Amino acid sequence: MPLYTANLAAKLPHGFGLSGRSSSSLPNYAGFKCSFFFPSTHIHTSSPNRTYSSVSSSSSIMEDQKRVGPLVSGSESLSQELKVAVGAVQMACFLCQRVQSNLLKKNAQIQAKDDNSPVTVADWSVQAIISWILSKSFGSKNVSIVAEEDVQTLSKPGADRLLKAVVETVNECLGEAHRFGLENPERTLCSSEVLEAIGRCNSSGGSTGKFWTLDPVDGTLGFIRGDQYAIALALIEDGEVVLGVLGCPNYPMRKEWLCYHPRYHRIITKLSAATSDSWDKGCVIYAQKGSGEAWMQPLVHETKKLVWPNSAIPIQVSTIDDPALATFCEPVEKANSSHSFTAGLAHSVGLRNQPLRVYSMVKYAAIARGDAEIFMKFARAGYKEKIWDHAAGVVIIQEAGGVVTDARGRPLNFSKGMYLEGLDRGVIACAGASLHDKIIRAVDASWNSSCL
Ligand SMILES: Nc1ncnc2c1ncn2[C@@H]1O[C@H](COP(=O)(O)O)[C@@H](OP(=O)(O)O)[C@H]1O
Ligand SMILES: [Mg+2]
Repeated sequence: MPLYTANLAAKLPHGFGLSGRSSSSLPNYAGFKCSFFFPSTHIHTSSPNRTYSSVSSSSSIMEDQKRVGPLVSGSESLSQELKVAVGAVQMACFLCQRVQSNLLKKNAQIQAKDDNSPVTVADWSVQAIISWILSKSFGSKNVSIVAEEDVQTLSKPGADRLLKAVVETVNECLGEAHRFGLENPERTLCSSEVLEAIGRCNSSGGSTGKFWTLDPVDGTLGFIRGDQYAIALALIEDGEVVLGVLGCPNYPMRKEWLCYHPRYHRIITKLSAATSDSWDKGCVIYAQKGSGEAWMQPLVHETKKLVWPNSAIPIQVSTIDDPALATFCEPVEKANSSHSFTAGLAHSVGLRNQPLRVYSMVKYAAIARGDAEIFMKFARAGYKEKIWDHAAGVVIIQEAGGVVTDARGRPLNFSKGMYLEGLDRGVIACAGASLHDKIIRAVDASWNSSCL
């Protein structure tokens, strides 16, 4: 089985990198009580595109709940799901930051999966903690998860050290669950419980009922290079994505911090662990379908607690609709999307800015936040996109005011199992309908002459 090392991986070529408290308790699910806290103050912030209004320091819990967003849209149970999901993703970001800094410092080994893509302790550990939290919060009988990792590699003879590392990472992290509005387990989990939590995520999805979809570490290549990656969790109900949470541990809250060169990013990561002093390094973005709102909150760093709404601010897509002023995002890896085809499209619609090449679903986050206007992905013929690589990003962009379709302009179909079956040519996400229309027409005009 091929192995990557963090340092070797870091030497591979790069694209551009981005570079008086009140408490409220949720019902007790299967003996697991989830508590959330509502603070009485909010951050006042502004962005180049919009100014956020200030909120009185004595606002009531009701007002605080409004600021959280999802609670205003009606479904109490969905709000609980969103809060647990955000807490779980916050905790996963914390886990990934620890593992990433150890990877970069210790020249650690990284496994390769059967398709030769890399996977680390973080992938299995995140899948284990999120599966465990969802099951404990809502009852394992009620939770069905479609996720990227399986337990085979971890269960093989000879994988003892790897499994031990995963179990340790999971327990270290779950031991801090209370900081994320969740309860710690009563005792440490043993290997078989961790394997069970990972293995439970084997649902096949489909068109009816409710299931979660999880990419524990999306953009694993970005992760092992010390660059961008995301934790993506979405809830799908009767084929529709109803809730999405994207944890982006290396995507700062402040836009002016975006342009780290990947190499600089790696150095910073090596030098400084994430602390409360760098609270604005990394964010969690979330939205609930039909709310017309998408939200972003900073990561909860060491020693801090997730206190709702955790300085959440609303985000919106960019208002730019002139292609000459727009920026498009695409995968860093040419193997994952044709850079030459998107360059041709960009030229034909009058895009002038250099593409922003970013690993993972951070591209969806960038569109939702208004940091770029277009995301295009055209995989090679025969590649089947997985639902966990898109679901959370799609609902977040839509609620932030954007449009996401395949290249024929049709909605992505999350009701056919683990793949986005019937996807026509590629994925196109835009800040607005006018840019979207131009790109769709450009794809039609140039598709037959392309080599895709
Ligand atoms: N040949 C291929 N074509 C298109 N996408 C691919 C691919 N191989 C892997 N991917 C997907 O692209 C994701 C990374 O996205 P990006 O290229 O935008 O950074 C991978 O997620 P993982 O890193 O979770 O495996 C994987 O799901
Ligand atoms: Mg992925």
